[in-house]
Amino acid sequence: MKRVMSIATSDSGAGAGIQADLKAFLRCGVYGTTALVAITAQNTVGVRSIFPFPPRVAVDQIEAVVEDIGADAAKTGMLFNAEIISAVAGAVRRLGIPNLVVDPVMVAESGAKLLKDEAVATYKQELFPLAAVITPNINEAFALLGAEVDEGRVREAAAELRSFGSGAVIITGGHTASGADLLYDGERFLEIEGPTYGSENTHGAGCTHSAALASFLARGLGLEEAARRAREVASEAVRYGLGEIGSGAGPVHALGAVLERVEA
Ligand SMILES: Nc1ncnc2c1ncn2[C@@H]1O[C@H](COP(=O)(O)OP(=O)(O)OP(=O)(O)O)[C@@H](O)[C@H]1O
Ligand SMILES: Cc1ncc(CO)c(N)n1
Repeated sequence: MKRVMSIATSDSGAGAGIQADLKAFLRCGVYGTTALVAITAQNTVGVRSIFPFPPRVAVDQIEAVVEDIGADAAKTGMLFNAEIISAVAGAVRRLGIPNLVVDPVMVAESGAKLLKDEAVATYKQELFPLAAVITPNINEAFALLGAEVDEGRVREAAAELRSFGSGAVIITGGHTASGADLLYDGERFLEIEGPTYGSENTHGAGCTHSAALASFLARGLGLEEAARRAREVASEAVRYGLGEIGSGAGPVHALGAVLERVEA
């Protein structure tokens, strides 16, 4: 069984973050491990508080897991501050973790800020160069570039983001008119299309997507096929999103379709 690590933050409501990643790993048939860098007190309505751990806590977990269990891929989620990003980058580089997917989480579905402003530069300088692929949504893509969101310039944004050194860029389409994810690998632009569901229950869609992408890369798929499969897993999780859980945007349900088949 392939092993994939989530380096990310806890969401107490379990819709996003580390908890979403573990569900996505299970859905994608890989063994998921975790390095927790911070804790949020969070539900479907909002984020009450954020408690980051000292960077060494993240590094210790990454080392402990890699030295014994190993990692065929990893994804990063909410890393919160520059010190944590830098420490994670150091550990990933030192340990030679392959197939790194960086999801540069900045803002929660509920609007809460999940990244300190000064940490953007550290992402670009230290973590993006180690990534096989980075997966900002459209708002994060333009925020990383210090620009206003402009759907007409999404290809330019992808190309500019790739210049920081990642192998590829996927700008996810959950908040765009087309709903397609845009993949740029340095040679060509590819629109990853699929159904768009009217569901409000999208809390954790981005986490599910990046965790699925890392899983499919670990399983040996090429980037294009992994990106297609990751969109399928994320959009299926939105389709089965759990409106009855909490009073805000409900959590996605990565195992919804699978359980329906089992129960049938
Ligand atoms: N309504 C939807 N229908 C189908 N697929 C969706 C929908 N919303 C998001 N997705 C898919 O889910 C994945 C994550 O996209 P999105 O742009 O929403 O990420 P995000 O904003 O980082 O997510 P989050 O809500 O966790 O912050 C993408 O593959 C996207 O195409
Ligand atoms: C812990 C955590 N990670 C990521 C997101 C982005 O959805 C969130 N809301 N919470």
